[in-house]
Amino acid sequence: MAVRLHEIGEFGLIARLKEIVWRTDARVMVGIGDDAAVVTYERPVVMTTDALVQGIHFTRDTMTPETTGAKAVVATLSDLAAMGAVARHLLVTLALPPDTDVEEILAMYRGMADVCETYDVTLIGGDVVSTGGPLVISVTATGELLDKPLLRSGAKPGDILFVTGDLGGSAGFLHALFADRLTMLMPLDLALLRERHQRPTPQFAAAQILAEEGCTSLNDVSDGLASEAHEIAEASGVHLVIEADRIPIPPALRAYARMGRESPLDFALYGGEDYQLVGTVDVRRAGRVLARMQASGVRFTIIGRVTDGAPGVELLSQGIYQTIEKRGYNHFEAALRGDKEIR
Ligand SMILES: Nc1ncnc2c1ncn2[C@@H]1O[C@H](COP(=O)(O)OP(=O)(O)OP(=O)(O)O)[C@@H](O)[C@H]1O
Ligand SMILES: Cc1ncc(C[n+]2csc(CCOP(=O)(O)O)c2C)c(N)n1
Ligand SMILES: [Mg+2]
Ligand SMILES: [Mg+2]
Ligand SMILES: [Mg+2]
Repeated sequence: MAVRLHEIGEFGLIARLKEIVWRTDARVMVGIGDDAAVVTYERPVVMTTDALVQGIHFTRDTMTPETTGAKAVVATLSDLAAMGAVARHLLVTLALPPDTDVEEILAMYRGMADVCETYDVTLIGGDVVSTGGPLVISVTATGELLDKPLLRSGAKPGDILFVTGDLGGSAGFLHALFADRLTMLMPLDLALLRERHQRPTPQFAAAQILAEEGCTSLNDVSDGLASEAHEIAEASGVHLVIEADRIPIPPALRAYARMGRESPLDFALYGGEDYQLVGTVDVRRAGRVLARMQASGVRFTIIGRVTDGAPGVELLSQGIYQTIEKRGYNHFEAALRGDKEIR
């Protein structure tokens, strides 16, 4: 029989959560249990927050409780990576419907604790409230800068444009699920697309190399490559050219897209939730950066270049340039359309 939240109460829950995430951390003077946490840092502190909402970012069909917890942490850590920071601590706020099964919350926390171990991050506090609406997980993270922050604003004409990992797989999984086409996929292709959606990873290894070697701009891909590239173009006041054929798209996504005559490129450009890094590097440093990425086992692909001209993004495909819009996942547009599907 499932134990419901109202049976163990707020304090009972916090005691259970504390057990799951407890770890030693010399920077933590006060962790879970007092009015606030106390930590010690030596360098500039980076702070960021992101939230996941049931029905918008995940459902029982798209995610498990464990992968939901892990992904909530990764979505936030990804922004620390995109600033060139090393991750340190987390605060997690949960808004929970009162009839939530306690075991689901514990599983979510096991997913969070796993990611914390992997990236040497400690969960030092948070808040639990009840809600009449859907479940919400908000994750706030701190990080430390070992060097300068990596901003969206320094791209300059002549730089190369790169992306880490591959793009579009997460959106491809959702599309296949919502179109009821999962069973059409080969088992290994399905496993890869599901992994991209359910278990994204923050790109700290790549970010650390970029922080050391210098990159002129950096952003993480939460809303889709088109949207994130536009953010760099606008912040830097430059024009970007993306070569369509260079965009790294997983073969599993190509296979899926062929079945329904979908464009694999559209998933990469407008899908989102890849949590890869997109940015620019001075062309003279590109070779060295690429070599270091390869030596560290990070997939690093040059997908285009920075030119002068009005801020914007163009796609070069089969010799033809076309302007691409700043389109991607947009919360309020999606809500207005009452989306259950993604584009
Ligand atoms: N409610 C808010 N109050 C103040 N600042 C905000 C708020 N929401 C977002 N911001 C700020 O706006 C900027 C852009 O935030 P945004 O959430 O779009 O970036 P992101 O986290 O990279 O994208 P995503 O949320 O898609 O992962 C950040 O500096 C962020 O701190
Ligand atoms: C059930 C379900 N429907 C749709 C999506 C797609 N989705 C939701 S939010 C988002 C962008 C990133 O969010 P944010 O901008 O808040 O970081 C995307 C691509 C999903 N993951 N689950
Ligand atoms: Mg955000
Ligand atoms: Mg971001
Ligand atoms: Mg974010």
